[in-house]
Amino acid sequence: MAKIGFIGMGNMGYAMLKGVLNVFEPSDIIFTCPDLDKCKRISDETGVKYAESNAECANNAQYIVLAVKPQVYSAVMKNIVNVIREDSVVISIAPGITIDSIKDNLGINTKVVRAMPNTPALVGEGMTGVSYNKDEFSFEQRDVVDRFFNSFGKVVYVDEKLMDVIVCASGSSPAYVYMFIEALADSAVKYGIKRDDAYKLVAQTVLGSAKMVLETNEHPGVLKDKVCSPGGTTIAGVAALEEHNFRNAVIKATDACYDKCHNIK
Ligand SMILES: NC(=O)c1ccc[n+]([C@@H]2O[C@H](COP(=O)([O-])OP(=O)(O)OC[C@H]3O[C@@H](n4cnc5c(N)ncnc54)[C@H](O)[C@@H]3O)[C@@H](O)[C@H]2O)c1
Ligand code: PRO
Repeated sequence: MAKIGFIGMGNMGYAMLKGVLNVFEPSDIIFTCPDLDKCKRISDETGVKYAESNAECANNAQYIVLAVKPQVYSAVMKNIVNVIREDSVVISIAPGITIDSIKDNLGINTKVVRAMPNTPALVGEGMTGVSYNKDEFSFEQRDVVDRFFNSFGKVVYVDEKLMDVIVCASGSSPAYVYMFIEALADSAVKYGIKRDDAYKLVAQTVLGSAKMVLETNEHPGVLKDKVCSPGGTTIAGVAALEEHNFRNAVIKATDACYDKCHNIK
């Protein structure tokens, strides 16, 4: 039996699959999605077998990853409820879907991990918030869950009540970072830099700045101050960002994202 079964093979399912393959053998994994041509393509590319239905996938895996949109959760849970076993572990990555609501559908004793990964998992630089009731899990199950998420990036374990904040901080925020990169690159193009060079300049700057925060342990404000020469170019740009409410715009984005976690239709 495969250890890990992915139900859904879209942006997030595929990103996780690529990471997981660094740690688990293709024979330890199975996946499915409704598009069987896509299943075949991904199977040919990765060597991972696919199942032709959600029930077949869940029946052939111990760790069942629900990588589908919240809107189809109810249907998918109906598909798999009869093949959930005592040793099954369900890993859910949807915003707004609680551990209790999954247990309500799949059985009160079902072991459920709630997680919020992000798409940089595709390049092994993901960030995932994970929550589950450790008392319900064996040592081996905890170890597999840990290896699973660590295979595509970094992990923080949080109380379930904070999962909506994780959606805002790292699940959705790559989109804002890409918007920032696109905007900064556009402005470089405006002043004559070639488009390809612009993305390289800006993306490497975002990568390097992120590494500075992670590796120097200095406060982001201190790192910012070290870029700002008195009377210089950077503080002029910082003042313009403040004038246009840059920080407040980001906080408002989080407010909208947080609200949406409680109102997904
Ligand atoms: N994309 C992200 O950045 C991201 C980050 C964290 C969490 N998530 C969550 O991950 C989940 C998947 O998101 P995504 O971006 O990969 O979506 P997606 O639309 O790219 O992929 C969804 C996959 O589910 C499949 N699917 C649809 N209906 C199905 C069904 N009835 N049974 C089985 N498979 C079905 C689709 O064919 C597709 O392969 C969502 O709950 C999303 O909120 C996404
Ligand atoms: N993408 C999913 C969404 O937009 C969840 C976090 C990232 O709903």
